[in-house]
Amino acid sequence: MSATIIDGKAFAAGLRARVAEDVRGLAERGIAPGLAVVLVGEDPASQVYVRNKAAQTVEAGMRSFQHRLPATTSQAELLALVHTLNADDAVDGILVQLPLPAGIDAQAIIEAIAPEKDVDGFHPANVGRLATGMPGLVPCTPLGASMLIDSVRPDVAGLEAVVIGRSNIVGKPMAQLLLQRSATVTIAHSRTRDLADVCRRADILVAAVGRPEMVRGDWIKPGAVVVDVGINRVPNPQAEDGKTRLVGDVAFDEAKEVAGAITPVPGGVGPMTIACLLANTLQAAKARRGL
Ligand SMILES: Nc1nc2c(c(=O)[nH]1)N[C@@H](CN(C=O)c1ccc(C(=O)N[C@@H](CCC(=O)O)C(=O)O)cc1)CN2
Repeated sequence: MSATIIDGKAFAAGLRARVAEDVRGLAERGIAPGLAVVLVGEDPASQVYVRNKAAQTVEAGMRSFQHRLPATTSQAELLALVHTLNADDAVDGILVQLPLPAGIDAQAIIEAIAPEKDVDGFHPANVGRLATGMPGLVPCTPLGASMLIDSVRPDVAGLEAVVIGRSNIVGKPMAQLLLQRSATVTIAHSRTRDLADVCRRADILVAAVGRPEMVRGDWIKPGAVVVDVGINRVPNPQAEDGKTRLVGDVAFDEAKEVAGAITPVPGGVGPMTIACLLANTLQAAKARRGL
């Protein structure tokens, strides 16, 4: 039997519409949430993401502030910009696009962002809030992934969840979100022994490793919810012009024959990242005003 395909693109559109509606309500009270996005360097994928973030911010009725800096920007210059944005009352959310060029310590930049404006949810204060179950800003990709899981399996209490990947951006916060919902959570990674066997016991399987199609169909428990966070560009043998295609960390065609529900790539978790960024910016704007 073929799995339910979870339509992240449609879900993200719905979330953006709900954010826009809330933003209209704030506008009536003279409030315009603002999001500042900082891009350092010319990474082609990052340029696309930043452009999409700005466009969707404006579409939702919020103010967008873009800062594009050359790859030669020093850490001190970037820190100075972050401090300026922290102090700018028109800015409710600050996001520094990752990855940063070599030579800039990303963690130092993240820690410089005021926690109440940290719409990426990467600041240690927000990481701690998530870990301790306090309200705070939650990283966008795992937040979006958890909404997609909720849409097909609203109650995960007592279920086995396996998260492959232990990054601060996806794997660890994803595990926290599942734990908060009382799933039994395993974080697997490159040193995990018998990874396929570990995955086979998962009712909820989240793949966030960055290795194209690593998770095979026979790693999946029949009926499991499979969430693919990977975005990998691979050569497209069908294209004559050397163009690439996007694949996830899961071998989709095999997995969809076994899973109960699965997110595709593209069109699954990816679009949720920016929709959740808008939701976080709205949340930050309200919280800063005590609303
Ligand atoms: N500061 C941050 N940097 C990065 C983050 C982040 O959350 N905060 N995440 C990623 C990139 N990212 C947003 O920044 C992002 C990735 C993917 C998508 C998306 O919509 N993907 C589409 C496919 C797009 C394509 O064709 O390339 C999909 O999966 O359908 C949006 C945002 C790293 N950096």
